[in-house]
Amino acid sequence: MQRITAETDAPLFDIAATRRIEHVAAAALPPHTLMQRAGRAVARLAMALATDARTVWIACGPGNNGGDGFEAAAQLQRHGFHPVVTHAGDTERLPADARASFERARAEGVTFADSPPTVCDLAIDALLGIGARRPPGGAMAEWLARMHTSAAPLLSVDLPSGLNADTGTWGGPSLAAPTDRRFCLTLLTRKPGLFTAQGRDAAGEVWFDDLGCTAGDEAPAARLNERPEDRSRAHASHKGSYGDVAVVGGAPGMAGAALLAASAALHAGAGRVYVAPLDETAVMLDMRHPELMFRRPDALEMAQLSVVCGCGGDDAVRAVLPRVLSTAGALVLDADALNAIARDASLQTLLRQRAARGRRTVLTPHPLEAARLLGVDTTQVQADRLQAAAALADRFACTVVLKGSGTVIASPGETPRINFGSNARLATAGTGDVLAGMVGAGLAAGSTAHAAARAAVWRHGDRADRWPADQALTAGALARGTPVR
Ligand SMILES: NC(=O)C1=CN([C@@H]2O[C@H](COP(=O)(O)OP(=O)(O)OC[C@H]3O[C@@H](n4cnc5c(N)ncnc54)[C@H](OP(=O)(O)O)[C@@H]3O)[C@@H](O)[C@H]2O)[C@@H](O)CC1
Ligand SMILES: Nc1ncnc2c1ncn2[C@@H]1O[C@H](COP(=O)(O)OP(=O)(O)O)[C@@H](O)[C@H]1O
Ligand SMILES: [K+]
Repeated sequence: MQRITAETDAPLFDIAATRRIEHVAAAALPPHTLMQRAGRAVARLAMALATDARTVWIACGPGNNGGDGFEAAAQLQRHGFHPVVTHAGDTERLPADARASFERARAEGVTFADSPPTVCDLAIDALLGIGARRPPGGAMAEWLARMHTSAAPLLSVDLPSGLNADTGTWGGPSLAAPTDRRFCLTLLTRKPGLFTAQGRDAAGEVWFDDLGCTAGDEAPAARLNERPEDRSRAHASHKGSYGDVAVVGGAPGMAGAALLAASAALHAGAGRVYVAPLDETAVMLDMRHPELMFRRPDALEMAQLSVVCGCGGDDAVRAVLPRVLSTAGALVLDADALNAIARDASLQTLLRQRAARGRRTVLTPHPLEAARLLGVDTTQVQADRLQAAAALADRFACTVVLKGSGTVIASPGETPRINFGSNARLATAGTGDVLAGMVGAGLAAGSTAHAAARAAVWRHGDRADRWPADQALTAGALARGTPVR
């Protein structure tokens, strides 16, 4: 059994692949083996999470997820706990494995009740797993609401009932309560929906047990984004070895966005960083960052540069985009640059042509920017973040970083990544500009677009995760990588 953290490098399998893996594994084992292993794993984690627990409420559903719950109940009873099972479903219609586990729970003397115990020390959600086909209703919905708001810790079996294992969309009760009492033990495979969209909030801390099975040669739908390699520097290197970044942005009234991206690129190790403001009246100096060099956009030798374009670009960015798209050696497109491209087919053509010329490009849209580029609405993007990121990567033949909880990194021909580390303290203005600058530094150092995006997203999230709880996380401090001013 393994706890998932930002350090975990692991494949994620969707429901269809998980079914195939389960089928192959079950065929090679005596009947009921997998469910017994699943129940034992659930009971083991339950006992570890709530060592002093006595009463454990286990809500079981009509399918094999419920079967895991019955099996866990039998195990807990055997270990001297007091499990109380409520069952949403008809015991006569249980699938064979779940039926066998139901009988084992009964034989162990587990208490079955029509309604949940008034108090419990731990709740276990074994209502629905990968067979969920619609949002839970009736007693299931009532019990889920109770489990998610109760003071007792909640352990979800395989996935939180109501969560779509493929997409992370949530059909369960409000998730307003804090997540630090939520746990999930996912079985056989790790599912992408646990790590993006509402998945992180619904699941809380995620544990994984492979039930002694392997995934064989199934292709994963995605992988968790793992820690990038340390950037050691050869002694015999110089600033030219780490490349030049130019930030093109900062229209009137929005200078800060460009400076944030530039500061982030500088602190991420770029050799030289230029700022090209889209405001003719801009002051060509940043006293806090005297390392930055200021140029007019038309004075930049684009082909030699990793250009970060769009941060605070407003409408002014439209005018520079044809030249940026045609000539930038490597390119990060963010914010208003993405909005301008979404509105203009000729810019979209220039963007697509970059790949054919071997030019590296990364788009860093948040869900609304992604929706504009795809010509859909934000709800449709959020309904399947992996699919939306992959569709954009294919459409524009470049790397796409779809931001938000569980940031997705997709590139043509690569397995998409979902970033685990990071948290909602990043939900503050300017942190996206910081990310764009960090990606720019990676491109300048010579990384592929996919690798630069993955590394920057990981480090950006890691900074947020390590940020001291008593220090404000602002974009400016995030760019410098330290809360100390
Ligand atoms: N078999 C094995 O060896 C192993 C299985 N494993 C475990 O099995 C789980 C998958 O089991 P599963 O396929 O039976 O699906 P499951 O998630 O229990 O739900 C299906 C049932 O729910 C019903 N239903 C669906 N939506 C509903 C709703 N909203 N409200 C109410 N009912 C709803 C649906 O009915 P229907 O939609 O057909 O009306 C059907 O009756 C997996 O996640 C893992 O925990 C592991 O232990 C590994 C070994
Ligand atoms: N709830 C969240 N959990 C994790 N990361 C988040 C969350 N909210 C925002 N972020 C991250 O913060 C950054 C915000 O970027 P963006 O929306 O472009 O903001 P801005 O335009 O103000 O810079 C992105 O990297 C995004 O992934
Ligand atoms: K469940």
